[in-house]
Amino acid sequence: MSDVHDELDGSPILEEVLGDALDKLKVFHVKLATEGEPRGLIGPRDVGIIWERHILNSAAIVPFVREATSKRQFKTVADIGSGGGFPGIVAAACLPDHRFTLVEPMERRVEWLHECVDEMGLENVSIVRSRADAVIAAVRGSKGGRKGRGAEPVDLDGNPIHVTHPFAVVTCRAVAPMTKLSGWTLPLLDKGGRLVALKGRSAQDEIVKAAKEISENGGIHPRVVDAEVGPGLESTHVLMVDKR
Ligand SMILES: C[S@@+](CC[C@H](N)C(=O)[O-])C[C@H]1O[C@@H](n2cnc3c(N)ncnc32)[C@H](O)[C@@H]1O
Repeated sequence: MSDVHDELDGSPILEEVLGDALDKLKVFHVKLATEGEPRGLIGPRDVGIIWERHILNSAAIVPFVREATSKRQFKTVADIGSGGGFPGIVAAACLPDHRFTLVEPMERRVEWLHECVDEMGLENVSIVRSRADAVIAAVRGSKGGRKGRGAEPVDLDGNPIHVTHPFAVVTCRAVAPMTKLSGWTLPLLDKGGRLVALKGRSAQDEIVKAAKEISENGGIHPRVVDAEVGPGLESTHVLMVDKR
């Protein structure tokens, strides 16, 4: 427990929704409550509502990720623009049998993500300090071999990006509108993979506006579903697109 009171501290909803991940996520919650605001990872008005606004909200994607990988041998997930760890850190704690790659360009956020992974004891997370485009280049290189494809893609520190396969799932929250996000996420997906994006109320409009970009990047069946955050809590919106 931190000194900061959260309206869901001690609520049975946490155990019900987060199950076995709760102990690890309590460590994350304390860290966010004490360091999140001064380090610029959450807003000042979020401090007493971190469980609902950030942790349970991120966990709302978990059933959709699980469903998307249920028939796949390699349960790999790329979280683009992870920031303070939403939804990537939360989903990784909830899905220990999935392998997560968190992609985030900002150095201070990447430092934070490494600290979270260490302090929470997460063993299924890699962190790449990069924008999505360099990871896309790594995935494209891995599919056809590097021959004739130019220099090996590197992260923002100049290190090679060790991504050897397209991903089963790509997740993200609050990174960009679908017109941009389509090109940043869909090329990372394996055939039959799925984008699972947490979105606001404009999700359906975004799909309409980005029809061309979704299709050009191999996306099919764009749709928005209501996702439960927890009993008695307001649901959220998840935008999903399958990869042809
Ligand atoms: C508004 S923040 C959202 C952070 C987190 N997903 C959340 O929901 O709190 C957007 C994040 O996307 C990252 N970002 C911006 N452009 C990106 C790109 N081209 N590729 C990957 N991440 C990017 C930013 O550094 C930032 O951390």
